[in-house]
Amino acid sequence: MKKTIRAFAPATVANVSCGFDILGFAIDELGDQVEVSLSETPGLKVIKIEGDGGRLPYEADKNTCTVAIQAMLDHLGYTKGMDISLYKGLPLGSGMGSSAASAAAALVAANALLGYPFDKKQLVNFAIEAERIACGAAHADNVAPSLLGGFVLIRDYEPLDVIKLPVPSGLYCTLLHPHLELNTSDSRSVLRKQISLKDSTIQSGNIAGLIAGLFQEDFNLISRSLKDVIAEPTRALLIPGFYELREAIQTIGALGSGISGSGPTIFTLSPSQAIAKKVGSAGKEVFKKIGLDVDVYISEVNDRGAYVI
Ligand SMILES: Nc1ncnc2c1ncn2[C@@H]1O[C@H](COP(=O)(O)OP(=O)(O)O)[C@@H](O)[C@H]1O
Ligand SMILES: N[C@@H](CCOP(=O)(O)O)C(=O)O
Repeated sequence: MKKTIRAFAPATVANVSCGFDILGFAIDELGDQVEVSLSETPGLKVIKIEGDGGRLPYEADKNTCTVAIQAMLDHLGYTKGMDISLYKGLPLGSGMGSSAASAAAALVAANALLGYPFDKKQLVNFAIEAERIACGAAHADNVAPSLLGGFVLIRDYEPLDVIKLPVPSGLYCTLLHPHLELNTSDSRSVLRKQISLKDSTIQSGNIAGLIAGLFQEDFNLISRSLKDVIAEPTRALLIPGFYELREAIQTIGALGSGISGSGPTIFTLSPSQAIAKKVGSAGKEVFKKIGLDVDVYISEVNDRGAYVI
């Protein structure tokens, strides 16, 4: 009998303003599903992709599902074959960790199929290889929260040091996804290669403040810390409506907003569901005025991460 395992992995918000490449959190419900089964034929084969409009690669060395599983199998020295089916729930180039969700779901399914040789934290090592082929940089701030759930800090990359952080209760996120596509590799190419000592000090203060705010469940401190002087100043120029949205929600009571990953999705954190919904309505108006369709998602922080269905 052919054993098949299916897994789900959620969308993620990477960077969270001040944590460029080192912080991310997971979202409820939105995500990708991947089915993996053992095959008699050696090698990894993508046999089906649904929900991508025919745009994603079937080649095993290009799809993030297979690249991630291959990295895991290489580590194990396992040479048998697997067939992979991908059910895309996430839009491409949206800033919601689409390439990462595929890799995370694929790894969780394949790991279960092999009898759990790794825990989810170890799987991050394989998942970043998929991000390397997706955008040219092996960043972990989407794959780690997609696998583990919650807020996740990447304290270091060499070796990877991944730390799960607490999620304050009552925290809600609003995602506004304008119908534009931004490739992560393109949004990385606009980044300044050097930052000033002053900006480094400001960014360090804010990331430390944000993490302290999560531990202390201090919404005011979280709000003061949601600032990005490194990526946002150049990337925001690629996102129509970014500053207009910030202005429109100033008096609603949200904690702060920023670019989700490399954009164009904009995330806002709020201290209640009611405020998160108001942000969604205000955002719809902003994008209507500039003539862009927008999808709105409201979610608590997903503390579970990827799982076998
Ligand atoms: N399973 C996959 N899901 C999404 N993108 C994939 C996948 N496999 C390969 N890719 C490639 O990764 C690139 C998209 O990655 P990226 O720009 O990081 O998007 P996102 O921000 O949505 O994760 C595209 O070139 C796409 O073809
Ligand atoms: N830290 C990365 C995050 C990219 O996120 P994505 O969801 O846009 O792929 C970056 O800022 O480049």
